Amino acid sequence: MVISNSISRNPSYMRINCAPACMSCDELDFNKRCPVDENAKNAFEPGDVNKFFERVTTDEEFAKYNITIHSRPRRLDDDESVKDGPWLITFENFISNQEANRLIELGGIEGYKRSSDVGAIKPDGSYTEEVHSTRTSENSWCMETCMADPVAQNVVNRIEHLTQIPQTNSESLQLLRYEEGQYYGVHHDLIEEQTHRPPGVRILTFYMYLNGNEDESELEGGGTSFPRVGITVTPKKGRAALWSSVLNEDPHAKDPRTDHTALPVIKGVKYGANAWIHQRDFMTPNRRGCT
Ligand SMILES: O=C(O)CCC(=O)C(=O)O
Ligand SMILES: [Fe+2]
Repeated sequence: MVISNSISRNPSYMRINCAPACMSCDELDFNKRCPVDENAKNAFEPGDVNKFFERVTTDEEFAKYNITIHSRPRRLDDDESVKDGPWLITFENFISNQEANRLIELGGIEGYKRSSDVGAIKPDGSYTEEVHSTRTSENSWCMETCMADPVAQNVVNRIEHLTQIPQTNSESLQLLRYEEGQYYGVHHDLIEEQTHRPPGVRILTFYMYLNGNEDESELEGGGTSFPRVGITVTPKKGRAALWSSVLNEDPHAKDPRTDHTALPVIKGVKYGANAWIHQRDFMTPNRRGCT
């Protein structure tokens, strides 16, 4: 099984890799460079995962997204037929067709490259990027130029408004492209090494489908399947899936039930976008190679 997927490209490459020349050798020691602020606020404290999903799924404002609850924890007053599970919900028309098309275009402008996974930890605390046969898609990151686009900005603002978690807790949008036969094997989005790093772990995945099985792209296959939950979300343009990577009782710890896989594309090309949301600010420490 793959450890987890790659994290946002690290803009501090020069500071770390050219440390002797730049006279910034202190920068090489991860613990000196990247202290964890013990007073920084966590997005989720114990009990907050459930509170978060209860709010999102009952807020009148979000009824326009026709939210489907595919899985949730069992409540005391539930009847026998309700299965206990992690939170996994979907939204319809979270992004418009025009926005989806523009995000696909922005991925092309940034440049799609073969996806990699987080590998070994290097002495400076950064990770090697490893290409695995378990992840054959391509992706690009929506960095500065892409984020200056009003469409990318609006989408990120909308996610922030819905989650009420600052957008600085999120990695740059990752734009994905899968050709026929491409897939991403069973994995989990949480990266355990990040538990004691400044941004903390990924707590939520907000995954957006930029095309789907029912539109002009004639995509077949490419669903996102959660084998432990027994649910497959089918790609539909504008649809978004949201799940928790952490436990309600301990939101720094992995909830293994949200393992998932991107099933192979049978026909056409699949496009999607990931927003990975962390416990604390991600953007600032990422600029210093501290994520
Ligand atoms: O493409 C998908 O359906 C899911 C992708 C995914 O799980 C990931 O990129 O971490
Ligand atoms: Fe994933």
